[in-house]
Amino acid sequence: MQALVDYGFFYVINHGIDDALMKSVYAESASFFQQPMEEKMALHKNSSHRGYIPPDFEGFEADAGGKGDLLECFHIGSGVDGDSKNPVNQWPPAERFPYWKETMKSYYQCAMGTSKRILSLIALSLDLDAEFFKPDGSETILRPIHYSGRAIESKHGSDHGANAHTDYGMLTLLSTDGTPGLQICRDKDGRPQLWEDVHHIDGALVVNIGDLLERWTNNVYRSTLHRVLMVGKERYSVAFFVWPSPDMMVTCIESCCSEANPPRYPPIRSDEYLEQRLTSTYKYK
Ligand SMILES: O=C(O)CCC(=O)C(=O)O
Ligand SMILES: [Fe+2]
Repeated sequence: MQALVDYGFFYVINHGIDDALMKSVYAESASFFQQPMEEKMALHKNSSHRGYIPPDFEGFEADAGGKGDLLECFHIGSGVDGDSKNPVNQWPPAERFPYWKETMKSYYQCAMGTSKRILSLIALSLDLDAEFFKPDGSETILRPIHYSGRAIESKHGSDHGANAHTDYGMLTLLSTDGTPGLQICRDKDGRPQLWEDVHHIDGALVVNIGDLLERWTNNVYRSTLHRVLMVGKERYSVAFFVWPSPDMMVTCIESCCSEANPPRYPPIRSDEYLEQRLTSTYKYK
């Protein structure tokens, strides 16, 4: 667990996600992103943040000037479509994408199982019950990503595939196609900022802590700044952002505070926290 204190990033092998499923997710993802822009924009992100997000859309780093990212991606949640308890997903037309929905749903389920196992180890490392972190489908998002590898004229002054950011939630599971570009910065306040490449390990997932878990652990486990450079090569990745249930109270974990090291943050409900972060990320237009 030292990696969580030092880096907030680690590799996981034997993660239980089948290689064939992984390949199908990449194949579906590529066939979606290869479409003309009008087709993709027909599924533009809705008010529940599900659907297609084009390159250079105002996103990460709103606090640092609102640069968009040059990546394009697609947000998929869980739940029965149209169920009022679960925001509504958007799906590419089944006539042209007969396997998309089934493939993405299988990956979502598998990645959720893997996340549960990793989170129970993290819970044990914090002297908590193994079931303490309850990853939940309400806010957890599967996000296939595509970096075109071509120069894109940015309206928002963006020069990176993904600008420097930390992930918001509890945990992120990341798979990439092996194309370089991902970098982390261990000390976000250090000047100059030092960026280290995250090397690809075939078949391994890259797992990182998000801001919610950093807050929960009173900054003991780190949510590390990372970015993706445009390396002039097309790149695909698949991120899975894991959240607890919306009504979960995020209150400093006992083993992470003491009289000498009091809680740095007041308790907050998970959904309130997410709302705050989304409001500062996407300017609703
Ligand atoms: O594509 C990648 O390698 C990283 C993407 C990422 O950091 C994110 O989606 O939050
Ligand atoms: Fe990220």
